[in-house]
Amino acid sequence: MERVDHLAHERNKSEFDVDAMKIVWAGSPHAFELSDRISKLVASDPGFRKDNRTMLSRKDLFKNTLRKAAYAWKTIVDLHLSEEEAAKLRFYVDEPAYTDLHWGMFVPAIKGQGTDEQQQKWLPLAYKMQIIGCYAQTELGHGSNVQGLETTATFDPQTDEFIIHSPTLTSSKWWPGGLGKVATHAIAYARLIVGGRDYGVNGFIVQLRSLEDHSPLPGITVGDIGMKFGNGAYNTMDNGVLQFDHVRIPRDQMLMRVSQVTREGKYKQSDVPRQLVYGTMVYVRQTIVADASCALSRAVCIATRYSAVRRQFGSQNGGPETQVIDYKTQQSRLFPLLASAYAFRFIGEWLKWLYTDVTQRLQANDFSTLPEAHACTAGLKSLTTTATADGIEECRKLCGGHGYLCSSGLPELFAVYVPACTYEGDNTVLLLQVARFLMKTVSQLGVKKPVGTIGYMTRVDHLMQCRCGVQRAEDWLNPSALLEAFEARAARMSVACAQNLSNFDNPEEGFAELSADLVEAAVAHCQLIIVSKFIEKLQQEIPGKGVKQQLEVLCNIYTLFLLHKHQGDFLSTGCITPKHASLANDQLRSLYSQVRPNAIALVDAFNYTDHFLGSILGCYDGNVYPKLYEAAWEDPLNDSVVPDGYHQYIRPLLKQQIRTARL
Ligand SMILES: CCCCCCCC/C=C\CCCCCCCCCCCC(=O)SCCNC(=O)CCNC(=O)[C@H](O)C(C)(C)COP(=O)(O)OP(=O)(O)OC[C@H]1O[C@@H](n2cnc3c(N)ncnc32)[C@H](O)[C@@H]1OP(=O)(O)O
Ligand SMILES: Cc1cc2nc3c(=O)[nH]c(=O)nc-3n(C[C@H](O)[C@H](O)[C@H](O)COP(=O)(O)OP(=O)(O)OC[C@H]3O[C@@H](n4cnc5c(N)ncnc54)[C@H](O)[C@@H]3O)c2cc1C
Repeated sequence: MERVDHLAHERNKSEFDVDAMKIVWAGSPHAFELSDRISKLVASDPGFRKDNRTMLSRKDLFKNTLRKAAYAWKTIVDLHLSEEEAAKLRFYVDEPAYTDLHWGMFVPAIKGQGTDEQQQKWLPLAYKMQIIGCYAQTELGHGSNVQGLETTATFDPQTDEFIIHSPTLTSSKWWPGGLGKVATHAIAYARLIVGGRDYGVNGFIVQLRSLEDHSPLPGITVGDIGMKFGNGAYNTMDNGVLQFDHVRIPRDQMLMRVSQVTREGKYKQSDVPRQLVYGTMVYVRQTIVADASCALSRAVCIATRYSAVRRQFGSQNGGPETQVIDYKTQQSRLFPLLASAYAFRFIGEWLKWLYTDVTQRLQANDFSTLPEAHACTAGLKSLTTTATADGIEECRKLCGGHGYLCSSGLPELFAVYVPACTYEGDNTVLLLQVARFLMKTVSQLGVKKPVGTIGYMTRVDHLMQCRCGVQRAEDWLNPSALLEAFEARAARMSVACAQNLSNFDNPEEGFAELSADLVEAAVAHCQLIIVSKFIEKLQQEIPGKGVKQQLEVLCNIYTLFLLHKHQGDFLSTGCITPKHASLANDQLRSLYSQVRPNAIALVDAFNYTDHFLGSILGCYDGNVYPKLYEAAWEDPLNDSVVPDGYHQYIRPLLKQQIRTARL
């Protein structure tokens, strides 16, 4: 049967080279080729089907995830996939699993915090999956407050071992993914106790389960913590609980890059900063920022395609009704999310660069950029995951009633995504870290020159009193005008917080009292980073007909949308006047009209297969209604015409004889 493209008329409208945009989105021709090849490989293999996920019981769902993870590994081995190809394959399989934590945290923790000898011993086993690891940091009683962890690792000089112990109920490890049912090993975080002295939290490699029959080793109590939010969704993951009862491990299983314990029981601190114990979190936060654009672009692709298919009202003389994408309200909700997906893509690329840079510096014993890397990863993780979770939910609403169906893909995407606002650092707690960094920067102005993402603070005197020069709506398209407004707002909010803090005798009390304002200042700073990196990206040469122009439109939409949304900040700090705000809004409306003909092509540039999107509303050909109709009949509830339970619960109701006059 010939495949009809119901969105062909939309694709014909586009004004730029979509293939060139696909390469910009992927990051390079190589990255595009890799993504394209692996996503098609996964989509064409029935072993990776995922359309029944929301209908399975937890046990069946979990077993199916185990099957897929094993099948993915077999595919990787059989096809001799490289590390890069294997990572892409896991991404396109698109099912949260214990492997995420094994490859995403266990391996990086050993690489980042293990000595050379420890890496040589453990990494080959992990790379071949002869051991499966998880990252066991959070406890029932403490997640954000890592210093408050209670698990202990006490050195026993008699036997040259550590004794790992959970002294209280609240010290039970709680949440680690992969721990519940699969992991054979954990990087467990525990308080290091040597000679009766507490040296703070450190990581230890602990075997949890037998490599022969998977039973927990003596002293280990381990299991799953139970069902989580949503059908299917993150329930493919075995988040676990773990208690240690005086479990002994050899001394050399303490990760010893940051600090060491000698055979004689002496504690030694290396010349690397203690904060490197938190290094795995910095790495993962950086990957979460890159993933935010993937999750948001998925939702936006679904909502954009469906908005072009869906028609409501406006029929003239019996002609077609209006495509809902043509309503200005729909555009003002959808297009900023489309622009955000691109903005997050580029900030993810930049953050990867920053992370690689700081890692190279650390290897050369240069620790100077670590505080900035921590602030950037923490703040951008917070900002992008909050916006993405909210954006996915907005996309569901943009799809009206059908968005609420699991077959739209949006409920599961939201349920899987929303814990990103909590894991790897609660988003508010992370913004407070950024705020601390900003307050330190302001307090050291004149003493220490701010560089990198806080470089704008060198011009604080100018930024405190500059006036916005915008006179016409088009003036808002000038990158310098946009940048200065965002820099002035961020600087003024930070300086105001610092001034308010100085009124407190006790700085910690002041910080707690002003924390809501400090979080807002941190948001302003992080938004400035995203805006400035998007603008910087556009200063590069970008090949392809019309590609750069489209990106300029998206950059302006992203920036002016933020300005509009946060105009309270911009007005109250005096960075702009109500007239400027009104002109910005006029310009935004005009940009929405420019993006409209290109909207479908801009989401096609994500190059997602229908398998990966997992959404009837977002399917490439836009043939939504027949697919929705067919899918309804495949629901297990429609297996029989008369439902189970009819004779027990419906028929007796219908046949009841009630002799009440009123009824
Ligand atoms: C179903 C199918 C659908 C599929 C759809 C798929 C769509 C999905 C798309 C994407 C999916 C993404 C995939 C990702 C997979 C991830 C899986 C989940 C993994 C989750 C794992 C975890 O959660 S692990 C646990 C993480 N825990 C935390 O993050 C704890 C948070 N707390 C902290 O980080 C810290 O303790 C703190 C920062 C809050 C500490 O505060 P405190 O005041 O106590 O500080 P300290 O005294 O400890 O330190 C002070 C000093 O150190 C500096 N500092 C703090 N942290 C760091 C750091 N990390 N690096 C460097 N420096 C640091 C701090 O700034 C202070 O510096 P000063 O100079 O002294 O001020
Ligand atoms: C799906 C999922 C997967 C996870 N996977 C893992 C894993 O693999 N390994 C692992 O170790 N952990 C894992 N975690 C745990 C996760 O890292 C923690 O839940 C997270 O760090 C938040 O900590 P918390 O739960 O203690 O939140 P809390 O700190 O208890 O937060 C509760 C509320 O208090 C607020 N709050 C807390 N402290 C402050 C403060 N100082 N100032 C202002 N407000 C504050 C927060 O903003 C929040 O609103 C996972 C969690 C989830 C949901």
